[in-house]
Amino acid sequence: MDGIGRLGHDPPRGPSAVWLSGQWRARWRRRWRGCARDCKRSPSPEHARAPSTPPPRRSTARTMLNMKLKERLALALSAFLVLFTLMLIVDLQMDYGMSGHRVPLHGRVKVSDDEDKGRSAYIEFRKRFLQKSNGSNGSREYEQSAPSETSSGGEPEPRTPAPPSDKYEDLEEILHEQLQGKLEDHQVVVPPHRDLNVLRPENPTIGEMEDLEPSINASNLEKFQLRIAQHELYEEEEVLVDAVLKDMSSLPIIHAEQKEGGTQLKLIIDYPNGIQALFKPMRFARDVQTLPNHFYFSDYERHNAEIAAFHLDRILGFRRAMPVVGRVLNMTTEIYDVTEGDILKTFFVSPANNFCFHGKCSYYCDTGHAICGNPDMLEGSFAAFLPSSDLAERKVWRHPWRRSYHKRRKAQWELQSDYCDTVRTTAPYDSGRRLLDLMDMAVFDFLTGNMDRHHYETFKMFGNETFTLHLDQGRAFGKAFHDELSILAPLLQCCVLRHTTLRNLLKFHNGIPLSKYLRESMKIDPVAPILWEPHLAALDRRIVTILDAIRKCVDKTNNPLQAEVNDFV
Ligand SMILES: Nc1ncnc2c1ncn2[C@@H]1O[C@H](COP(=O)(O)OP(=O)(O)OP(=O)(O)O)[C@@H](O)[C@H]1O
Ligand SMILES: [Mn+2]
Repeated sequence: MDGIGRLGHDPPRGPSAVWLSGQWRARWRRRWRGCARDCKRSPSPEHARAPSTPPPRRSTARTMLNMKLKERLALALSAFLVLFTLMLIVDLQMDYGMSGHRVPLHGRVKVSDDEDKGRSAYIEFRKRFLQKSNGSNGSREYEQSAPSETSSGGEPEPRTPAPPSDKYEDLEEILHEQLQGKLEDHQVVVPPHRDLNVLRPENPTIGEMEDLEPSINASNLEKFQLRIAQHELYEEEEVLVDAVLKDMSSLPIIHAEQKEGGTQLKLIIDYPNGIQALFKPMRFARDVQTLPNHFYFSDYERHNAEIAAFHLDRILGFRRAMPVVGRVLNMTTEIYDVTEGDILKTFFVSPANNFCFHGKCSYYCDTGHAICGNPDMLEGSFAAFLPSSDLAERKVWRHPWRRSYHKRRKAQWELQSDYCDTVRTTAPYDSGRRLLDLMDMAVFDFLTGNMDRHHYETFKMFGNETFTLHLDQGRAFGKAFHDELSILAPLLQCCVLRHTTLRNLLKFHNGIPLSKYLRESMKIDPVAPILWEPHLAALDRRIVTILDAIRKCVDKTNNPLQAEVNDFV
């Protein structure tokens, strides 16, 4: 991931860099050479010198040496002071995100450096959404201290949340009126007949676009890939989804190979008949959470997050994530015996007599972070492979609300409270479905706690009026007791959402809870249970925060002045 490459841009260390640089270095060399001729021998014992050496020459040399020492000290001190001041300035700039490296938006969005600089929009919406709330559900950045990094004993019991005290009838009313053809121009809730994802004037599949039909002996995955459409990966009742999941979890594995690129280890798994899957290995038990001192970009990937996110994406009605299933592998026969090349050299037997390997990648691919079986059985997630680029090339987009991927620097959206105005006037966010897709993605990521949304991808053949793929959920479901409000920044700053997404959220809030749907859906997975219960409970809690955010947006548009006053007292 390119952002990570920028880590560690620390200022030069120590004064030596300046002391020996440029003209000082040349001067120093000249002086040293001169001194070497004249002074180097001066410390030699007196008796070694020719008795004829005139005393005045010795004293001149000593004076010169003294002068040079003083000069050298003065120079070192001034260089050190200059460097120290520079370091202070650089550090300050980084802390305030003023390093001048703006986050470009596909190289097209011009972000003006307005007076907003230094005033964090994030702090602003934290204030707005956390402290000002007096609704019965109380929107807040929920932070409950976890019992420990892992659960202390046994699996917590599934909990059904108490019926909601606030049913968000004001938001239900907006949906109701929109279905009757009213509130067509609502600024926050985009009605179905204005939403290209609902209208779908055209919705061709990859097969139709490429004029391809699956052959008689085509695999389920091949059929699935040809049925991927302009507006979704698969239809609501698509039977091929379960068929693909079953294939990936049961067919023999005939080849494994490390996937190039990315930061953490992944394998491309081959099954008979050309079927492929992307494998992410299990590293920890379900209840191990993100280490408190880990940034989002140094967190480990969790295989179960990929499985859970696929189910969640489907339940929310997005259908933008490829099917993912869990499976337990025999590392000897299903990886080691069917792979070749450098990865083989990374296999070893651990002191606990478990079979381990670490592969080669830029993060966590070393003996200290090896992936170990028990003793050689290894669980992992298998994501159905996307169509090859020969069949359907993808376009990679930089996410406008991408984080800085730097331990001190901030992204533009964190500094500019009107950042959305810049985005929404820039193609492809200025028309069609794209901006609404990003809002859905923010909802999806906030629910799962995924802060690692640096890029997103679309299928090129469908142009800009197509859905955004939900790829790479490996860093989701890391903190069950913390709700990361900054993930909602796109929604909080743009205040716009699809009617259909709001309808689904309200349906779960006022009806059967989302946690229950997800728990049920994931039961069919071979490595169920997929999620630690506190992560499921977090989903129901986070829905309330999203609904609160939408309510605040609506209130603000209904009464901008009032809201403004209320927001910032
Ligand atoms: N199901 C899939 N089929 C084919 N290719 C995929 C699939 N999922 C992801 N990819 C490709 O592999 C790349 C890396 O995958 P992924 O993002 O999950 O790994 P990662 O190690 O988390 O990467 P990063 O460190 O960049 O976040 C993706 O950008 C995507 O192009
Ligand atoms: Mn990733």
